[in-house]
Amino acid sequence: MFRIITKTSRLFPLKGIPSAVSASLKASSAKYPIQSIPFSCIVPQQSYFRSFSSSYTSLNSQAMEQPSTSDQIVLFSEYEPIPFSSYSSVNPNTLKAIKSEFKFDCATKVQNAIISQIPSDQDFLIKAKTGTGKTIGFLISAIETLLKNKKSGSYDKDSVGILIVSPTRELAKQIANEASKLSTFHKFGVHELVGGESIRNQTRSLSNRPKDIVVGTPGRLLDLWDSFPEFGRAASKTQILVFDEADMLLDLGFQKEINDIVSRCPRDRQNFLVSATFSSKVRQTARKALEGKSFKELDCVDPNESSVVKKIKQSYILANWDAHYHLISKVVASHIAEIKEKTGAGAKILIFLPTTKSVQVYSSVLSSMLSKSGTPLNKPDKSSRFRNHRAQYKNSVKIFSIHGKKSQDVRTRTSDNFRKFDISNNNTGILITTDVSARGVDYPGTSLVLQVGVPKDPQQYTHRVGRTGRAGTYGEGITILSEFELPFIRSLSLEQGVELKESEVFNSSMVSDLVEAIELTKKEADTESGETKDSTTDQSLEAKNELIPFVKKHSFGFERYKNEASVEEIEDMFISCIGYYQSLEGILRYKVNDLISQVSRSMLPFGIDKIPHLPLQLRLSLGIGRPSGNSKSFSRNNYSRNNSSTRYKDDSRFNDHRHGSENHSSSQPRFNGYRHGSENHSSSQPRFNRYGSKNNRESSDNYFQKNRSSGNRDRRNGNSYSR
Ligand SMILES: Nc1ncnc2c1ncn2[C@@H]1O[C@H](COP(=O)(O)OP(=O)(O)OP(=O)(O)O)[C@@H](O)[C@H]1O
Repeated sequence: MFRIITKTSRLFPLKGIPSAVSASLKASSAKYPIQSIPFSCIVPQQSYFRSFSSSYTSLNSQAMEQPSTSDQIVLFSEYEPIPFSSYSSVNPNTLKAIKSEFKFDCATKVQNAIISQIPSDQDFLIKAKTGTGKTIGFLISAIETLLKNKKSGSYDKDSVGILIVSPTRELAKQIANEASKLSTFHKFGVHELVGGESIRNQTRSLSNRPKDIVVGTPGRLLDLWDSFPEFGRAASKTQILVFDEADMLLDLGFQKEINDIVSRCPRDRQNFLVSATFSSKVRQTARKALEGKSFKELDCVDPNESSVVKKIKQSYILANWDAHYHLISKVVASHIAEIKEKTGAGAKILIFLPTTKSVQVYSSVLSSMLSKSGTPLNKPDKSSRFRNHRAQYKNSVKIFSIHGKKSQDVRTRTSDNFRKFDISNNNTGILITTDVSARGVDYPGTSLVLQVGVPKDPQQYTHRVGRTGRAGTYGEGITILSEFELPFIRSLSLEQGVELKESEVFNSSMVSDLVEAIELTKKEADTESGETKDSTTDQSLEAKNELIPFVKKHSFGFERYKNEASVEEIEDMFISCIGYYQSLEGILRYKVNDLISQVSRSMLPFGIDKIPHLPLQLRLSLGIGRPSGNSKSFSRNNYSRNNSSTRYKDDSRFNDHRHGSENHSSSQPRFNGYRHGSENHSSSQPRFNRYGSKNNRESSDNYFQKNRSSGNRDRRNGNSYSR
């Protein structure tokens, strides 16, 4: 195994430069005189740094703790104070593009590790922390091989030079964009072959321009391989094959497609496998998938560290689902205030949710809530003199959302708009998304990643949280958990080395104050619309619970959405989330009762106090059915797992999930009954929503079935029916 680590036996602080940085400088001073190192190499480059100048001293501090051993080269941070211009092995046209198009002066640690291997036609497995510049790293190296092959005549113009496979469309587009910029002076043809876009445009482009660099998602690449012979022939002669986010590609979801692509490429190609996370299982699969070839491993992550950069402050908040909307508003508001104080600018925030349905509901709710919070959210400031000018959007919050059910056109536009979103006028952009945005996607300036519910596995946590703290900038990661999700923290520690602690600010006492404030506000609203005004909601309470004004301010927006939302929407969200958590049973080891009890709380704020009918397939996966015995009336606690499949032969339903008020513990829903028994909710009988109207939704089973069958190869970009 190959490992690059920098030597740090003694540190000699240089005057005026933070000690960690000076140590870093010292380490490379033998090779590169200090005078020749631009200051921009010492601190993170580009605009990311502008807003966070106060934080740069901590940039390299983590390296100080590294032990030194004589046979290792120790690196101090994710940044190497080595100017790109000093790499004689990199083609001048590439260096020119790095300078003029990217405006980078110095390599990051992983880039230095990769460039140090040039020239090489070996296969590489590259592992480095999130947001540390792996993309440009592998592109520089692959371009060198391509140029070498061109020179030696082993590359004919009808071949594909570099074929880059990405698990998601957004990432493929981003890589294609970086590849185009990097090849500005090489005049390479760069193609982007992703699903959801016009095949005709893609084939036209392939016919008209050289196929030096092709970036695509597995499904579309294979479709074109089969349906467009010109591309099929060229791709079969691929010189360099790259799997970005290789662990995700090699994970079950894309196994077949990857094997297919590998088997169609020539054996004597160069391979790159790139990711921030690689499990041993994925390493094995990689070897198998790539015909037993051996890889040179460039592992830039210290085995004692996680793949999350240390600068990202991470914590969790324990809260029930019915508190989510106000809690998220509060977290967002606090973060905006903190960033404003630190930088004078607005913030960029990413919120991850488990499923498409939850993204749809949460983005509508939060849009409505935040837009009523006193700031002209998503709306121009009418008092502005510059009504049609950008300045009118000062202090606003704009909500974006992306999920797999949106058309590719909309996804691309949203992604571009969020990337370019200008925070300099104190505006804040919030992207609410499923895992389609979890891997590789770069939204510079994102300062908070908020995960609502745990991700599908500990690796995914690393990738999600890695959307912040990129290129050396400040970042914070907060995960909102409910009690049944707590076991995830242990898995995260064991598998990713991330020790997640409860948030100091949003601790249990703050969350219970918030819950109390929500209840009091609701009570007050009820009494105002009803008979007598309740004396319990007077000003003395506001003095005791300072969150009441905050909750009141945001509740109006919530109520506004609630009045528009359909019961179907909310119930579908619940069902989709249960489907999501079903697949996490191995990690969370929850009791089905606890899962359903907790997730059903997501419907409470909307006044829905009955558990909707769960699709048969989902119930089978959860292992629940009619308890033994002839009783037709079950308590909620009878959601026991069945070991015997025969129990389902009569298609037993959840007959009655009655949950009497006497049973209410704090972890249980407040409402009285999940009365959802055969008397009301058999599939053949009408169901009634909270408005008392008939619920005409198609049966849940059909609903799930339909959505499942609509999946295709490319939709598996982390966004099948539920994501
Ligand atoms: N040498 C450099 N100097 C400054 N910024 C850089 C440098 N190289 C890359 N960057 C910037 O760092 C950010 C992260 O880069 P990139 O997306 O390649 O990270 P990554 O390691 O692939 O992350 P992930 O694991 O999330 O995919 C990008 O905004 C990129 O432009």
